[in-house]
Amino acid sequence: MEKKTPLIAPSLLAANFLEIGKDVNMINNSEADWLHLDVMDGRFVPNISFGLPVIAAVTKISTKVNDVHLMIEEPEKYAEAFAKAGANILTVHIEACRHLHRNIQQIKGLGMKAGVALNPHTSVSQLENIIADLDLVLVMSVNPGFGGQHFIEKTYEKIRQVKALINQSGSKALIEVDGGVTLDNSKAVIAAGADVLVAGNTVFSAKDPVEMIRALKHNS
Ligand SMILES: O=C(CO)[C@@H](O)[C@H](O)COP(=O)(O)O
Ligand SMILES: [Fe+2]
Repeated sequence: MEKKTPLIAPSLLAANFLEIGKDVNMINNSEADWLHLDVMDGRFVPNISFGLPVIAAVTKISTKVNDVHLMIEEPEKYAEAFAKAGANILTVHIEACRHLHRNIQQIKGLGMKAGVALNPHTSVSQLENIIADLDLVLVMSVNPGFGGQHFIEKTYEKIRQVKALINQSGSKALIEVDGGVTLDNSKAVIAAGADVLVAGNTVFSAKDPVEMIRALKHNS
């Protein structure tokens, strides 16, 4: 089978927040492609992470693509502020958007790539009328809100469904898989159709995070 090299997006949520600059530099000096930044508002998800000032500081030193995953209600209120804070990709949750098409146009109009995230219970068919406009589909493989959870097995089928929709619509969207990705399941996630792997705990709890990023990238 053809070897596919995925893009790797370490999630800063699992970093040591007392030494956040050190961890960003570790990612800068690794084979990671994107830096995944999880924003939680305590409303859309039952947790609060970090917000605009932290992202503005981190993107000043990040040399990777800054991939911001918004787990917030009313993302349209903050899209411009995230663009100014240095987001290169802005992903909103379909479950949080009443006017998704408008939200996507807004993100692109601000000069960012636009992504849509699906919670585990959300069906892929909901993307049918928006897929052609997307740069990224983020498939949640855990319920959003926390790092360190177990990968939901049904996600493999969901990735295949998203891939089929992309192929049939002629969309150029990439598929990013987020939650519980490990060295053990990453091969199967890629084989199902993922282009980008988010990894939080797998990277930051590794003895050698740089080596773990390399291993995830070349494991397919
Ligand atoms: O969006 C989220 C969680 O809601 C993720 O990006 C996690 O931060 C991934 O962490 P791990 O599951 O890889 O530890
Ligand atoms: Fe995320």
